[in-house]
Amino acid sequence: MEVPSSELDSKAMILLMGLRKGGKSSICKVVFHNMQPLDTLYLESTSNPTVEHFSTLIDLAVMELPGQLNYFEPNYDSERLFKSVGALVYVIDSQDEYMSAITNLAMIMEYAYKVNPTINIEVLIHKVDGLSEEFKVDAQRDIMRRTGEELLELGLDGAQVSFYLTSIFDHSIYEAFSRIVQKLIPELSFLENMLDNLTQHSKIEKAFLFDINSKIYVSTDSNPVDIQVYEICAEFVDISIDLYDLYKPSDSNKKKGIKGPSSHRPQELKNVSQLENGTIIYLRQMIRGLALVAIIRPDDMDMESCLTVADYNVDIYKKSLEEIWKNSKVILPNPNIQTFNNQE
Ligand SMILES: Nc1nc2c(ncn2[C@@H]2O[C@H](COP(=O)(O)OP(=O)(O)OP(=O)(O)O)[C@@H](O)[C@H]2O)c(=O)[nH]1
Repeated sequence: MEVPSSELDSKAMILLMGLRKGGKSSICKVVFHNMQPLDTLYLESTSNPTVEHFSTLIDLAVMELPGQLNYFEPNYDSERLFKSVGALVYVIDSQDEYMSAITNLAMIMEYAYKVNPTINIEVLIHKVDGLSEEFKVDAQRDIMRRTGEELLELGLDGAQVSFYLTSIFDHSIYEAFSRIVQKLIPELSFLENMLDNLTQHSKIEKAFLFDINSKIYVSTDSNPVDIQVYEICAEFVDISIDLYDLYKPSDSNKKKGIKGPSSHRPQELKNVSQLENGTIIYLRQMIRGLALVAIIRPDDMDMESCLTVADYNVDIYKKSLEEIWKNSKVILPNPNIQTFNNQE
């Protein structure tokens, strides 16, 4: 089976692997195509490698390899494939017997490290929605221990592996993919510093740079991530887009030259709201299909002054992003994937 060479030349390739029915296609559909989790029940088994292009701060290609393929048969160009990969994401079904998956993972890792020692190995302990809190922790501990043992046997005990507990039924899959994608962005520490700078000068408690379409965050400030705050911010992205779409001037109005209130609306997506606890949630569209979402705590400052300061500092932040990325090209994604890039 041939993998097109144009796919392999991509700098940031994520390879999604795992045994059959582990949840690979579901993850792709939910994260990159906004499919409702319950609709994944009807997905058919994948029989050929599939690639999704995904343009955000960097250009990504996510390749799903079907569980039943033997990548090590002579006519499969595994060496070229693994050499071009930035992250290998291995999906383990936590609701199933997972020992064979761990053996398969160790075998793939042995090969992957040989041809590409810089590859990031990311393991999703998936479908944890079906496990109790206690069992989740036990399963994680057990999978980590058994993987360690397998790797030790293969002489790979120094290998770095990251584990994530995930499910498509909550935000854990987005949070895991956010961390995986961030490792592939060379400018990450620079981006984090910029957000730290912004938060320190704008009464911002937490800030995320979101990819609007997938709700993966490509950067955040150095304060720890609280998953609940992430969820609120991700939901605010959805609400803001729904509102934006609702008040978009219709094509027929545009043709007729009718000017409603919405025709004065600036192109840039912006939304501000106050939460029950008095904090402000603030969203502004940035470059390349990204949006900054921040939680602002006004303390003793009045809301209006707080927002004026935030607007001013976010303007500077946006200009800096534009400056850094002005020379990087956006590779046009798959036409089936809707992007927000053309709003700018
Ligand atoms: N409970 C639960 N079920 C899930 C989750 N993710 C996927 N599934 C279900 O797992 C089943 C298999 O998912 P697929 O995405 O087809 O698995 P796959 O790894 O792509 O399978 P192949 O294409 O055969 O390699 C589907 O019925 C999904 O609905 C999850 O997070 N939780």
